Amino acid sequence: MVDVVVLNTKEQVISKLCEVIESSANENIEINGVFNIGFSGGSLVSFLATGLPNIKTDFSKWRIFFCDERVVPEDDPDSTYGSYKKNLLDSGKVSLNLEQFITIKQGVAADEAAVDYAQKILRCFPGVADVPVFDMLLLGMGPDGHTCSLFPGHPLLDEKTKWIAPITDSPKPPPSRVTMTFPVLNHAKMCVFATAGKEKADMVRRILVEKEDLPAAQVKPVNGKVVWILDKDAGMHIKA
Ligand SMILES: O=C1O[C@H](COP(=O)(O)O)[C@@H](O)[C@H](O)[C@H]1O
Repeated sequence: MVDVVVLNTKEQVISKLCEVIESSANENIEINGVFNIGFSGGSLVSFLATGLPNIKTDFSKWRIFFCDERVVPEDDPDSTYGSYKKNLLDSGKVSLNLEQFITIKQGVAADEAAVDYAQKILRCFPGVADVPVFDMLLLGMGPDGHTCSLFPGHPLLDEKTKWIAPITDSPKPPPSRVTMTFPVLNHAKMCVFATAGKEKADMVRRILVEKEDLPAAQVKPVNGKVVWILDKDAGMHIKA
């Protein structure tokens, strides 16, 4: 099931995104006592840094994973964890602490980081039979249609068994990354794309109107839903 919401401004996209997060967090905390959420990098960092301080939730029950991460030191500007630390945690506006972030191992190559990260995830989902079911995955969409570090035409699109895969030839720098794979994305309860800006409009059209088989279009959780929250620039080709 795919829901598409087009709003006037980027600020409204951020508000809607955070409203959806708040509702899912509080529902999952009430039922399971924990909220397992995946963050992506890129433009989402500033969206969450702006919006999350305004939501009402018990942040102490959140467990935060990375939908993908760049294999770089945490203090490198390309580190997604480093960006959240700097822009979200260091602001002191949300009561999350570093221990709630499930991060990749430092100082190792992508293949070792991927194995280690998958083991860390497994420890958070004890007894998982098949793949972990995340409550919510916040995804980005690059102008080429990639999501996580799953790029158009890359063999990783066909990964069927690993939850987390290394990639060392990412066409977008930096080349070395780890990423959730489609088996994980497509078992989440909810995947949310929040996208703003006219530079994304053509790709939004190709994915949501033309239904081209690009990576972001392959996010189709078997028992969950996908929500696209767009501003009017990104959603200019979407008919009301
Ligand atoms: O490289 C990446 O790009 C995507 C999209 O980023 P955006 O800035 O175009 O929103 C992001 O979702 C992913 O986490 C990141 O590693």
